Amino acid sequence: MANPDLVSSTDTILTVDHLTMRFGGLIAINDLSFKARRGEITALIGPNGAGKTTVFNCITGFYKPTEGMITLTHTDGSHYLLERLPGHSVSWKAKVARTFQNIRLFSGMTILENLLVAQHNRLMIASGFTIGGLIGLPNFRRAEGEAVDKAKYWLEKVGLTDRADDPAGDLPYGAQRRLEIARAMCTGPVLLCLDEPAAGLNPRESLELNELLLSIREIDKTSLLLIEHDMSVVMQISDHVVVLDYGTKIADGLPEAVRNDPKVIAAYLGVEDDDVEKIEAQVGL
Ligand SMILES: Nc1ncnc2c1ncn2[C@@H]1O[C@H](COP(=O)(O)OP(=O)(O)OP(=O)(O)O)[C@@H](O)[C@H]1O
Repeated sequence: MANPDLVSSTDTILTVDHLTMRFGGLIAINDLSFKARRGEITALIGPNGAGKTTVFNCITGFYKPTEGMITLTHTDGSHYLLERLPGHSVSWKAKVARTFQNIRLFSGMTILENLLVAQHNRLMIASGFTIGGLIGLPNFRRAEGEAVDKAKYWLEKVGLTDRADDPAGDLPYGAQRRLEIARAMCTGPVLLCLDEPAAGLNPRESLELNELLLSIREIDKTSLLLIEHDMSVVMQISDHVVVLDYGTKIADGLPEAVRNDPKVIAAYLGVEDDDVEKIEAQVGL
């Protein structure tokens, strides 16, 4: 895998440039810069409170950063300055989708409805924002058929075809997580941002998640940005890891290099850099 420092701009899908986010006197993100490459899984890791979700909230339009730029680049070369876009345009125009730390499905709707509602924008356009949908305009019928096909594809991919008509809220936790990813993918993103997708999963579900995310990268050609505490997920599937501590980037590189970086170990163990060797010896690393 190439060194992230040598990434050329055409390979870069997301550029975070000198991003700072303050909440009153608290600096949640401090002058953060990193790049995520197209076609890769980039993991954003760090101890609790390091600022990871705040980075996601800035990327996806939930927060307007205090300073800095976030640029998304499509394959045709068009750029989107995400910090300037309203939240809905981040998804609709720039094609960035996300999931949340706490699952946010429409739990009273069926699983299929959750996947169709994610494609609402395209259907509204096909209806001409009129009653065209009700009277069955050809454009709308075609868009509707495509939406159902896409929903079927994702149902199959996340193993929920048999449960398509069940309320989403009835699914076990791990299946709800997969459905949330499927729903985000139904919006047709170029970049999928996942906030702790492995949280609460058992080891088998965690393995299935790894396979799903690798397949989204390989088959669906979608780049991923991942916040994750589960190091088995991070180390097995990430191409590139960025580490935050107290809002500041402390490491950025290949998973193996990051894992062995004393600064990263110190941040996770909550000790000074100089004490890492001593602590490692104590715990038998
Ligand atoms: N809306 C907000 N108002 C005030 N402070 C906030 C807000 N959002 C986040 N913070 C603070 O910013 C810091 C970073 O929080 P953030 O949730 O981004 O960390 P995190 O790395 O995602 O943590 P975790 O791994 O526990 O989810 C924390 O000190 C948090 O309390």
